[in-house]
Amino acid sequence: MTDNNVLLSLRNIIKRFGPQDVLSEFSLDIYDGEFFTILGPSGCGKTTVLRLIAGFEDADDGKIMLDGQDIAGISAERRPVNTVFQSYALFPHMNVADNVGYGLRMAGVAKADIKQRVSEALAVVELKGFELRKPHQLSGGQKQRVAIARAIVMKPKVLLLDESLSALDHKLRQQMQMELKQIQRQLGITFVYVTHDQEEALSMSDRVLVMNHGQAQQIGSPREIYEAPRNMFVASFIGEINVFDATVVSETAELTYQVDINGVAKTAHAEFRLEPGEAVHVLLRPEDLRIEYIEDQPSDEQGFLGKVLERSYTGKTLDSLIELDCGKQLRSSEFFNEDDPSFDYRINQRVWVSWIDGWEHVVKAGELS
Ligand SMILES: Nc1ncnc2c1ncn2[C@@H]1O[C@H](COP(=O)(O)OP(=O)(O)OP(=O)(O)O)[C@@H](O)[C@H]1O
Repeated sequence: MTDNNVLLSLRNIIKRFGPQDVLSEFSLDIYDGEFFTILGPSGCGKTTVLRLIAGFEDADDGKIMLDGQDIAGISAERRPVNTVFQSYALFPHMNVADNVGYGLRMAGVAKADIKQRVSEALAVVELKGFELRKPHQLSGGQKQRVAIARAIVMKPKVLLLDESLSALDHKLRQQMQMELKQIQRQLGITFVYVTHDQEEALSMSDRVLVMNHGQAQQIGSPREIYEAPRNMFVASFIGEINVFDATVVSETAELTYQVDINGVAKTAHAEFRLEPGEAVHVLLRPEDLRIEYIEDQPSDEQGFLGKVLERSYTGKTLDSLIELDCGKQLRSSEFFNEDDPSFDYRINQRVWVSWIDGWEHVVKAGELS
């Protein structure tokens, strides 16, 4: 990513479909050269944002600026923006080279230049030698690469990708995620990627926008989104999370509070001021819980006794469903170490659950979106 120059700016966008306000006062800045992902559940408005940028839809109000220029009056085909669709949308009767060169031919580029640029684009997506194949002679992953080559050959300022990998199987998808990221770095083009897959968003992006009901919930690096979700929607949409309902007892240091979780006193660090008596959620990722295989509560620690209800081995981790004695269920994920004598696989094994101070994340209760 280059320094933070805003390339694309959406300002107070309003978009209605009939009576439905899909986007209301929606604003967003995307930086030059970044891999930006729009993540959210089905129907939240992700594709609408992409289609507005592409010029396939017009906003009812608001402005879209590209490189400082208002692009409202510029038609889709004249915007320096290309889209890679989930369906690939290749021309079935044209070979790979003709598919990739189509946009250049339409733009009246000279034949020799087309040949050269098609060849360069196919090299980027590692499809040299496939020029004469027809789409039906390609695998899903290869079709996807042709679709990407066809977009990057136009040298757009922004490449829009709409769920572009979702038709691929899991393994190929992971491989293409890596490749997309490499292509983006190599070309330095700004990518705006739309997905409802949180793993994909975290693994590829420089920054992620989490959306719900047409509203931005949080924008940040994958790490910020995962480790410091701003509200309960982001916390629960991104990965698994354990939620403890807690009440603030007192402030023990600057923005550090003693909270009460079901009669257990814990320390919680917040990024905002809290008042005694206030209700909060204390959030812990499954991998941040500390699980000890003991029968009794250690005298020097505040935590929770419980038992293991379910186990699943993922190859990397041993994941457990734990039921605390108070009835609350938690998910934990431990790196697997067969040699650890305290490690116990048994269902119903008694456990002591705690966490290291500071690994928790606090959000205000009631902030569901
Ligand atoms: N052309 C249209 N006419 C009427 N309603 C539409 C139209 N396009 C989208 N919508 C509605 O706007 C809302 C947002 O749709 P959008 O396609 O942007 O969501 P999305 O987040 O991309 O969803 P998905 O992940 O399912 O593709 C949805 O409620 C959808 O039904």
